[in-house]
Amino acid sequence: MALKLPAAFQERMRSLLKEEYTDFMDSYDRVPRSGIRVNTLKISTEDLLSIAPWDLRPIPWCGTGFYTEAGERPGRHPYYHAGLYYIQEPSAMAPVELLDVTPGEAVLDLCAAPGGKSTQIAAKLRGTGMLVSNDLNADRTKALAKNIELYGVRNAVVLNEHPDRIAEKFPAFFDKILIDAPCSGEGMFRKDEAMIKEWDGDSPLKYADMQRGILRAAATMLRPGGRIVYSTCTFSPEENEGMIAEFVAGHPEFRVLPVGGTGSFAAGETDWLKEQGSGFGHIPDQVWEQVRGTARLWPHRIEGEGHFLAVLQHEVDPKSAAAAERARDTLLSSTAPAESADRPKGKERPTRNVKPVKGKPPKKGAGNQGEAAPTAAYEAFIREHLLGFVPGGHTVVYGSHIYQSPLPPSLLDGLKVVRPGWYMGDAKNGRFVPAHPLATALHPGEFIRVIRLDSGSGEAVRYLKGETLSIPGDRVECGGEASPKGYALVCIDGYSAGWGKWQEGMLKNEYPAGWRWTSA
Ligand SMILES: C[S@@+](CC[C@H](N)C(=O)[O-])C[C@H]1O[C@@H](n2cnc3c(N)ncnc32)[C@H](O)[C@@H]1O
Repeated sequence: MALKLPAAFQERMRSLLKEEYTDFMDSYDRVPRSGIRVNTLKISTEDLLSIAPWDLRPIPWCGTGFYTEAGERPGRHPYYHAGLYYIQEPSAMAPVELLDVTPGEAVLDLCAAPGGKSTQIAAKLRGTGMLVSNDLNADRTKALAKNIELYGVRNAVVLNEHPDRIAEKFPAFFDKILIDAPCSGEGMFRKDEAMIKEWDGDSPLKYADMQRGILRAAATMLRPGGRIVYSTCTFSPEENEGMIAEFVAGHPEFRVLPVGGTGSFAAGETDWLKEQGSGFGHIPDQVWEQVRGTARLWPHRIEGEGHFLAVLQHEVDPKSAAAAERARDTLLSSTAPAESADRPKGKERPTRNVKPVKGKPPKKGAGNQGEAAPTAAYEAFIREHLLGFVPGGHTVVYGSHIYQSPLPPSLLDGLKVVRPGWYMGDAKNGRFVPAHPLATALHPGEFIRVIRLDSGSGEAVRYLKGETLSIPGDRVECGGEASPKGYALVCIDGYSAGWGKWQEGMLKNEYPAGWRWTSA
């Protein structure tokens, strides 16, 4: 085995896995599997399968997930830049499948960066309801915001907050909450050797402390009858079964939905903790019994890295469900303006295209019923360029930036907001300049001017590299009476990739510098 695993880790795994230990260790000699997950916000699974130039084999636990073979490089294809799929480790696709998200729900992804699972949740919401994606690490929220934008998500808010601070604003609010917890990362050793260096014998208990706090905050934000999925990419029982046992023992209103012990998912391991004297206080036998229903994805049993999953279902008490429903309606109908939605306080300057929100939030009393007054130029652009729909939600203006938010701005008051919603563009000197995320979330039938590039022609890559293209006027598809001159939605094989500005046979490239295709 080429990997140098810490002796203390090997010892723990030997005592956990017993007769399976050798098989487990052999898995370190196998190459980790890679996968892609289809972004059904932009393309159906069937359509992607019909155009993808790779051998794609289904991942058993995710209907939109596919294994890719070694040597295939889906990140180096124009389709990647059109947001048609997310490159994701196969086991990492499992938690959202168990969250059971349905359109219209309010979903919180508490530890979301860089956004693999958030984009998966967004696809399941199909542009309805709302997604709040949060991460405590300011730097990592840049990648999170970029992924939300690349994958054409219209209904997400991106926060950079401590879960306790979000909990103050959103009591009993979310239908579903994902906790993809920070963890000691033991399940990623094969894929990412850097995780090995960060591990020491104290890691499991150190992370267990963080996980405890995150779970506690999540429980207060869940609506009665809602569901929390807790996942880690580590093997240590202290961060997995122990954490769930302790949580359920202290929250009898939750029940562990049994998902382990069938198909690809092995049952939760409770004996090890019991033998070691769990360290989690008194856990009743019936709780340990439930915890057996959590799931482990073992790399020696499946094609994927090590993961743990627990589905925590809140048992409904009809009275509190009705009260929570009323409380949420009240919160959502609040239209008072945000007064102090702070910028993230990360030290690093934001990258050019993934900026924390800037400028002053709207003043009290501005606009309709206290909401931000949308600029006239923005409204005119929407009216004149979008076909067949008007973006929904609350129009939120921060400085020159205009967003459509699924939440009233007052609910974000005082939180560190990276994106209050779908970034539509900037109002500057009476003009409106559409932002890149407006383009990536549009379908060709939704914009008045469309230019189609063929992924195989070379033009698509030249566009993605930022080059100006020569495009004759008869290739500009115009809706209604529109002239070909002006902003055009540039699509690759029919899927939006960004903006261009067409004039007299030339397409001025508006693809953002920070997103460009960089290889030869
Ligand atoms: C396993 S990663 C999340 C991966 C992500 N869910 C995805 O699918 O792309 C865990 C994340 O938790 C964040 N984190 C650490 N402590 C946190 C806390 N107390 N609250 C929220 N996020 C936290 C880390 O910055 C890290 O990005």
